[in-house]
Amino acid sequence: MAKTSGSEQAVQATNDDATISKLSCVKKGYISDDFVQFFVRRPIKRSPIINRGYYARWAVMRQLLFQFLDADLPAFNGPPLQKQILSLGAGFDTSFFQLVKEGRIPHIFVEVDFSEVTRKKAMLIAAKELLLTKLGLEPKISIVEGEIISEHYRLLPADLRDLKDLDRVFLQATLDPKQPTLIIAECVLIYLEPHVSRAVVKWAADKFETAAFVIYEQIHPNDAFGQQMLRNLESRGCPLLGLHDTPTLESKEKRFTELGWQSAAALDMDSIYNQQVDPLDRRRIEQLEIFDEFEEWNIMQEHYCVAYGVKDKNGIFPKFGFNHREHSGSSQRSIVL
Ligand SMILES: C[S@@+](CC[C@H](N)C(=O)[O-])C[C@H]1O[C@@H](n2cnc3c(N)ncnc32)[C@H](O)[C@@H]1O
Repeated sequence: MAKTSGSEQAVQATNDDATISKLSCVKKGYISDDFVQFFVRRPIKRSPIINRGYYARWAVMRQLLFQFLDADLPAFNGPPLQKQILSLGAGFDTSFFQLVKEGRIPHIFVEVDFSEVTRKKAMLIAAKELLLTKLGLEPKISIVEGEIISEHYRLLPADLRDLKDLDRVFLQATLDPKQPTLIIAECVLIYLEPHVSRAVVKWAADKFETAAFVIYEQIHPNDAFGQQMLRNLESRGCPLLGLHDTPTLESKEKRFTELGWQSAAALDMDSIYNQQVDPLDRRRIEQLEIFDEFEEWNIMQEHYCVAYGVKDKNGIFPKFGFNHREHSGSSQRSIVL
C-alpha cells in the first residue's frame, strides 16, 4: 500500500472540516440531515457566517441533485433509462442515505475518494444499524479495501489523479455510459493540479453520453480575500492547486466546453444565495442566528461558485441547471456550444 503524503492527509482532513460544518448547520436548524452525526467524532459549533455559507452550498447542490432526479425520462424503444450519480471526492457526504430516507433512490449512486477516506466511511457505515439498513439487502462491505457494493450504492477507493483508477471504478460500480448521469465534485477539483482536474473533466465527458457535471469550488484568487484564502489553505498543507487555472466564472465554464461538454454555466455563491435559493427558506434560516457580518459575508460568497457542464444531445433533461426565475442584471451566465 502506498504511503499517504502530508499533503494528501491535509486534503483528506478538509473532509472532516466539511462534515463538522454540516453537523453544525444541522444542530442549528439550517439543514436537515439525520445521518451526518454518525460521521463526526467531536462536534464543533461554527460561527453564523460559516453556518450560512454551508447552508447556501447545501441548498444549491441539493436543488441541482433534485432537478436531475426529478427530470422525467422520455420513453425510448428498449430498456427504460435509469439515473446514475457519481460523486468524486465524496468524503463523508450523506446524500445517499438522505435520498433513501426520502424515497428518491437513484438506480446507482457511486462515491469515490482516497482509500483512507473510503475505509473510514465503510467502517462508520458498518458500525451503524441505521446506515446499514439504508443499503438494502446483503450489502458487500470490505473495511480493509474501503469498499461497499450494495443494490443501489457503491463506495469505492480511487485517486482522482489516476484515470486508470477511475476506469476501474467505472467498471466495478457497473456504471453504464448510456444512462443519464450526474457527476458531482463538491470542493474537490480545486485541490488537483490543473492538468489533472482537466483530465477528470474530459474523462467524464468521454465516458458518459448524457450527463451533467456539477462542481462547487473557489474563485478569484487575485484580490485581498482570494490571496488570504490561498495562504490559509497553503499553510494547512492543502494548497488550492487549481485556482489560478480557473480563477473566474468564465474560466470554470470554459473548462467544461473545451473538454467535451456541450454547454456550461457558472454563478458565484453570492448570486446563488440571492437568486437561486428558495426565498422562503432563506428567510427562515436568516432568523436562526444573530448575523451582522454582511460585508464579510458578501465578499466570502463572491469567492465560491457552482459551475456545471451538460451533455444532453437527446434533450433528456432540458430543464437541468440554475433556475431562471429571478435573476437580475448580468450575473446569470452560460455558454452553449
Ligand atoms: C473538501 S472535501 C469535500 C468532501 C465532500 N465532497 C463534501 O463536499 O462534503 C474534499 C474531498 O476530496 C477528496 N479528494 C481530494 N483529492 C482527491 C484525490 N486525488 N482522489 C480522491 N479524492 C480526493 C478528499 O479526500 C476529500 O474527501
